Amino acid sequence: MNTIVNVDHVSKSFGSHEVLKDITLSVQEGEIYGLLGPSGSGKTTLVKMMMGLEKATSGEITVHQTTMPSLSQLVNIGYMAQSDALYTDLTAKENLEFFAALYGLGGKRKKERIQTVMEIVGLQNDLSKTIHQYSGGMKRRLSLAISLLHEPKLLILDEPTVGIDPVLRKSIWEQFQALKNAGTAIFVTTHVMDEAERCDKLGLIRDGLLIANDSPEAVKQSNGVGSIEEVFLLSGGVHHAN
Ligand SMILES: Nc1ncnc2c1ncn2[C@@H]1O[C@H](COP(=O)(O)OP(=O)(O)OP(=O)(O)O)[C@@H](O)[C@H]1O
Repeated sequence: MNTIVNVDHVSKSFGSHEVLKDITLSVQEGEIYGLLGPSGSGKTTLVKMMMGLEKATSGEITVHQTTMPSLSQLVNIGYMAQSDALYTDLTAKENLEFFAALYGLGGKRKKERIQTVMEIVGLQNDLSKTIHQYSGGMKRRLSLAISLLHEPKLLILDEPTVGIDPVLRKSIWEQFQALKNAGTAIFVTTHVMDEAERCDKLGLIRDGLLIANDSPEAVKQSNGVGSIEEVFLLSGGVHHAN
């Protein structure tokens, strides 16, 4: 299998605060990798380093065998940040057209891609609304649509389904499965346990260390518990009474 992202012994400090310690993981073509960890454990920091928006203090991150940060790799990545980067005075269509232009999409293909990605997130009837008229969940969905526009080989999604209702969440995860089956590598941070169960591989961060890096089944087995929720509670320092 093709390695799309390789994180090799990466540490990151902000001043004297070491947020991530010696993290090593990889994401393969056609794989969904889920990153779990308590709030403030460094998930977004790792995502930003993968995108080249933060620099590792030590270690190396490569995307398609290219050391990050690398401008040339950005066209191969679909990125959805935790806060929506949308132009609020513009309509959804204008936002999509702006990002399509950045990715070099034009003409018929641009039109088709805008239609397709808006159908994926269930916003096909809201193209002409300005972002001011969008709810928080609609903004998340539009951000996801934008990250999918250029059919990237790698999707990096920082809590993509926050504020999205369970029905739409299910259909969005079905799309992730379809993208994965088409060979897309997906790296996703989440707090949602049933999403974690759907990943091929799970990473669990605690106190800056990657304490698990395996399939959901193997992570549950090695912790002797029946659900990822229990693994998560254990990783957060919550212990069972027995
Ligand atoms: N630019 C920065 N300067 C200083 N400290 C930072 C900076 N960015 C993040 N941190 C610190 O790094 C730690 C990890 O933050 P990060 O946002 O990566 O956590 P997270 O796991 O994504 O949290 P959440 O689940 O709440 O989004 C926190 O203690 C945060 O305060």
